[in-house]
Amino acid sequence: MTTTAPAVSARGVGRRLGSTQALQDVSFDLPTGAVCGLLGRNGAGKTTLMAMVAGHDRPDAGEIAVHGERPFENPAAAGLVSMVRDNQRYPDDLHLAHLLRVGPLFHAGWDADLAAEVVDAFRLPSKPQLRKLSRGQSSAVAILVGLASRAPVTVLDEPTLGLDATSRQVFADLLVRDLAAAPRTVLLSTHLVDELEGLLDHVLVLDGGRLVRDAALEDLHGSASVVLGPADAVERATADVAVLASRRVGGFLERVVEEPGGSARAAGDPALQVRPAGLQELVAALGAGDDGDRATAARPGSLTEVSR
Ligand SMILES: Nc1ncnc2c1ncn2[C@@H]1O[C@H](COP(=O)(O)OP(=O)(O)OP(=O)(O)O)[C@@H](O)[C@H]1O
Repeated sequence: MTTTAPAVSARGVGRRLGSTQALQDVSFDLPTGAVCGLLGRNGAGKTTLMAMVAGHDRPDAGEIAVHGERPFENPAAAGLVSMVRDNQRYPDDLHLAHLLRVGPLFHAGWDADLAAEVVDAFRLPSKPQLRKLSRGQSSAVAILVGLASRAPVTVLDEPTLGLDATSRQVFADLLVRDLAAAPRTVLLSTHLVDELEGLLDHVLVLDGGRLVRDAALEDLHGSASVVLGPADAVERATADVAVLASRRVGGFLERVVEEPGGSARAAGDPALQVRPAGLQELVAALGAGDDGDRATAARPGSLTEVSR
């Protein structure tokens, strides 16, 4: 359940890292209680933004607030956010048992029973030092800390990175069940958009450091369409609508357009296929831009299908 008071607010946030403008003029209000997917291509700025929400870093332009508190170097915000970074480095001799013991010292809401359950569910081994865990096991540790800390805002940076299919399902089940038991706000980044879409209430999409979508998931559904067919017919049919991305194979063209029905002209042309764009397609289109009709390898069920 979400409420109108924002859990996270960003106003004109910018961050330069070396020669890269990692974030630029990012503004949004994340509803309290929402599970928000932070989506976008590699290098879009997701980790940079999450690090600032968690107070690991601060913006060099604009402001960010978590439940009204500035997260960076602010003791009042310390218990509000939990985040384990994707590239978290642990001390050489730190074991899982140590982590389970220190968890409550850092997180007032730490749930030791839940932590033990997460250890079992992911079959996390107790023996090796944390730094020796596999990629997937390290993701499971980040999920463990994220869930067991029960912080009002939980930030999960690619939580399913390296997890096998069973473990990804374990993660989804744990998250849904635990949010029902203890509602809170979750900001999670992922490239597995289709697989995790069912968890999301809200979506933020970054591209090149800029926020290109900020919407409730239900408002995104059906907001864009895919128009597919002979290139000249697709070009005619989409001449008057916003084109997010184009892919061309031979004489065929597939366009993702920002129109629910693909445009009135497309709907009336029997040579064209028109269907709603899925979230993954929409995110990919937002990251692709319409920089020319790029020739591309065809994938099943799309351009190859109509060219037969
Ligand atoms: N310490 C740094 N110094 C210089 N540039 C950096 C630094 N950290 C990140 N960047 C750059 O900032 C941009 C945003 O990086 P970020 O890690 O936030 O992207 P991301 O969306 O999380 O990517 P991915 O999906 O690949 O994890 C990238 O171009 C990255 O190369």
